[in-house]
Amino acid sequence: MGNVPSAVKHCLSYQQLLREHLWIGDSVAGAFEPAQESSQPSGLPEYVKIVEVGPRDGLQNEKIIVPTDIKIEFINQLSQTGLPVIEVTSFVSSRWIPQMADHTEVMKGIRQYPGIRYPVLTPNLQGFHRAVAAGATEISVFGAASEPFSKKNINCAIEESMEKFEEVVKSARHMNIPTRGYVSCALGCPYEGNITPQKVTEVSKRLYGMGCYEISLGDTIGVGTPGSMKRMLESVMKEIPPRALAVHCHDTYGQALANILTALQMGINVVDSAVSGLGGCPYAKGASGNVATEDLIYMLNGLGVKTGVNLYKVMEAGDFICKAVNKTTNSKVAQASFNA
Ligand SMILES: CC(C)(COP(=O)([O-])OP(=O)([O-])OC[C@H]1O[C@@H](n2cnc3c(N)ncnc32)[C@H](O)[C@@H]1OP(=O)([O-])[O-])[C@@H](O)C(=O)NCCC(=O)NCCSC(=O)C[C@@](C)(O)CC(=O)[O-]
Repeated sequence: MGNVPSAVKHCLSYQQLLREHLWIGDSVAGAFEPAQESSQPSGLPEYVKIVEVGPRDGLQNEKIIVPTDIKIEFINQLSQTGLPVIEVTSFVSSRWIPQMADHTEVMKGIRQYPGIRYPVLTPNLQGFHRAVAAGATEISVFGAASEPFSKKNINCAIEESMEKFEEVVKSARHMNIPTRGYVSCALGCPYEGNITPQKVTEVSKRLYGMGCYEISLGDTIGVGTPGSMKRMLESVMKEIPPRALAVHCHDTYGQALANILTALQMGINVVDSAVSGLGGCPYAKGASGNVATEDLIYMLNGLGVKTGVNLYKVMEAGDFICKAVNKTTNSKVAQASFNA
């Protein structure tokens, strides 16, 4: 188990307790380890790809600017958990997002492990060229289904953003660099309120059509419910196959896991999450963090859905970054384990 933090050790002994008291263990213990037999309820995918967005989405919203060496150590720890994708940073204006100003140093400083992908955010060609110069081999463009949000977040209308993204995707394709596309405000907007599934579909289709291999549908302010998630996905899935879709759920109203489960039942098998439930968009005031990676893994383990990710190691990385930024974890699983 290596250098296990004391809180996690506590959690391990709690696990022992659970094993000895099967009446508790039946309902709780199994989810710390992946279920052995394929007992998942029908309709769920066998495997879910987790896209860890903690180092980018998580740290972009922190009040303090996390030192570069801490970010590098955090990402290196995440690389040892089995996570297949770790979003590292964003090549945006440091005037807009000072927390990501060290993007080049972080990108160059991390150890890139074979088999793990390390995408970065790029809003325009300037960011794209800087990302490539820093060694990025996968990028994400980030649009929105809301005009006011697009204006506040990237200072341009949706149409203008699509033109910029097209240039980025085209340049990336020439260099064999895959591009992912985000659609923010897929279930609601901090400025506009309700967003129609048709608008989300329109923007997603545009990004998919220009060559984004995967579209991540973001509930940026965490207002969605399983009902609105279902209605939005039903619309988007008429244009884009579920294998090319991901969900990105913030947990402001405590609906994130329920929303993710709904998406999985509808055929989605890529989910974004952030260790310790870090995160939020600086242009979406009041929005809380992402769904915690620990809580997502716990749920998927309990459902018998494979992720290839080691929950204990993710908890160690979460413990590391929470101590570094001096905050309490938002992960219910980590809280329950640490307080056990
Ligand atoms: C998009 C811009 C740059 C437009 O910003 P702008 O001010 O409109 O850009 P501009 O083209 O007029 O240029 C102004 C200055 O920015 C510079 N600039 C221009 N582009 C870049 C770049 N790529 N990297 C570094 N610098 C750049 C450019 O060089 C110039 O510098 P100056 O001459 O004044 O010194 C700005 O609005 C920006 O940086 N926004 C950041 C938005 C952001 O990062 N938001 C958070 C991520 S999105 C999110 O969290 C949601 C998501 C993805 O997680 C999903 C969800 O939950 O919904």
